[in-house]
Parts: sequence; C-alpha cells; structure tokens
Amino acid sequence: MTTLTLADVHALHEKVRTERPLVHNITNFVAMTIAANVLLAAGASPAMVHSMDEVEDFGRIARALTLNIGTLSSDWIAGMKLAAAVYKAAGKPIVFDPVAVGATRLRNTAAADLVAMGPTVIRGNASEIMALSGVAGLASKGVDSSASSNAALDSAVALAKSSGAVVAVTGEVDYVTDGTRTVAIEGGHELMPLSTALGCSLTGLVGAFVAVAPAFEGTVAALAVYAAAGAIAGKRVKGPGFLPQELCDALYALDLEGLKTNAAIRSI
Ligand SMILES: Nc1ncnc2c1ncn2[C@@H]1O[C@H](COP(=O)(O)OP(=O)(O)OP(=O)(O)O)[C@@H](O)[C@H]1O
Ligand SMILES: Cc1ncsc1CCO
Ligand SMILES: [Mg+2]
Repeated sequence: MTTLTLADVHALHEKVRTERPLVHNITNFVAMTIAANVLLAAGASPAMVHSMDEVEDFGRIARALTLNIGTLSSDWIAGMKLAAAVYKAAGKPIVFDPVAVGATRLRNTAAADLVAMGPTVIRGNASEIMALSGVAGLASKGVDSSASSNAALDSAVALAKSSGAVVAVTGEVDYVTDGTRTVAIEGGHELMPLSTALGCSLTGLVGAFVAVAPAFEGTVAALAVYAAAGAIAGKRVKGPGFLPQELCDALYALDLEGLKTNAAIRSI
C-alpha cells in the first residue's frame, strides 16, 4: 500500500484553504469556540449550530457534519439523529466523536444508535474507542482517556470492520484504520491532553478534510496537520494555558517544511 506522504497532506491542506468548506458541527458547549477557531485557522468555515429546525437547511449548504456527544441531553439526541439522516441522504460525510462513551447509559445508547446510522469517520480517544467497540469492564474516567492509543488499536480495527467507518484513535501516537489499512501518525505534544476540547476540535478539522478528500486520506491528513501544529505550539508555550491559541497560529501558518519537521506518517 502507498502511504500518504506529507506532501500529499500539504496538498490536501491547501485544498481546504482554497475551497474553505462549510462544516456543520453539533458539538458540546465546552468545545464550540475552540473548535470553531481551529477550523478557521486551518482555512475552513465552521458553523456551530444544533437546532433541529435548521438541520435541513444547513444540510443543503454545508459539505460535512460533525457530531459530538460531549454535553449530551436527550433533546440533542433527536437533533443529531435527524442531522445524520439528512447528511447521509445527501451523500455528505459525517464525523462522530463519542465523548465519554462508556461512562453513562445515555451516552452508550446514543453512541450505538449514531454508529448504526453509518458515520463516515469515528474519532475518539483510546478509552472511547475501546468502549465503543465493546471492550467490557473498562473503567471510564469520563471525557479523558485512561488507556493508551496503542492499547486501543485492536479495538479500532474491530470497530472499523463492524461499523464500516474509518476509525481514528488519538493519544501520544494517533492511528487511523479502515479495518484493512492502518497508519500511525506521530507528532503532537504531551501538553495537549491538559487543554480541554483539543480532541473535539480535531474532530471538527477531520470534517473539513473529509469534505474535500476521501475518508481515509482526509482523516490521515487532518491528524497529520494537527500533529505538526500541536508539536509547534507545544514548543512555544510555558504550559497548557495558551496552547489553543498557539495551535491556531501554528495551523494558520503551517507549510510543508513545518509538516516535515513536526509530524510523521507510517504504515503499520
Ligand atoms: N501524550 C501526547 N503526546 C502528543 N500528542 C498527544 C498526546 N495526547 C494527546 N495528544 C494529541 O492531542 C489531540 C487530542 O487527542 P486526545 O486523545 O487527547 O483527545 P480527547 O481525549 O478526545 O480530547 P478532548 O475530549 O479533551 O477534546 C490529538 O491530536 C492527539 O494526537
Ligand atoms: C470537559 C468536557 N466535559 C464535557 S465535554 C468536554 C470537552 C472535552 O471532551
Ligand atoms: Mg474527546
């Protein structure tokens, strides 16, 4: 298999910058501003809207949908399901972020229902991907991962096979799999999990890339761009406080040289 090169990744980032795809995000209250800024800095156009009454109209103009169950309540579930049905019918990509699945029955049921609707991509941390793929007895710590991404790799492959989605599991090393092909993406910074909603924001960025590229390639490219920008930002800050701002500045300025110095993609 030919692995996506960092030059291919850069070309897809330029495509995002040129086409500026509108990405419709139904995300959590914590992530809304951070994720919108990440999308803008990377060159895409975000809409953070969750009203059920606007789903059909946004479904006509947006090029991708992202669904994030971080601050879920039962009335939002119906909106997410309607949105998934609208984008599915329009043949537009859907990216699902199963925040804290495994922690509550509400999340477990909603996540299972949304996976059954056939999202294009599922992006989560290790605990979430393991819980979603049915690893029993996992102690959920809520929104933060209590496992390494490496430990979740088998679960990611199983989930990709059972759901038909491309699955991205993030952590110190990120993995993307479609059940057959698997690649690892290296980069990022150890401060990233100490700044909230950076995973949720990455899910939004995956939406922008799969709007302009096939699911597997778009997901790998989004993660590689984010890994490079995260590494650059992590070197600039003194702690997690200004990491989101530096990450946005790094995404905005990212070029091929920055990608090559700060991220790596390898087939496994
Ligand atoms: N130890 C680490 N070293 C380098 N990068 C990391 C590390 N941990 C996480 N990251 C990066 O941080 C980003 C978010 O991944 P993470 O797995 O922390 O998401 P998450 O738990 O869903 O986040 P959140 O729910 O707070 O939005 C990814 O780009 C990932 O590669
Ligand atoms: C902290 C937090 N709580 C619910 S969603 C969220 C953002 C990170 O997932
Ligand atoms: Mg998360």
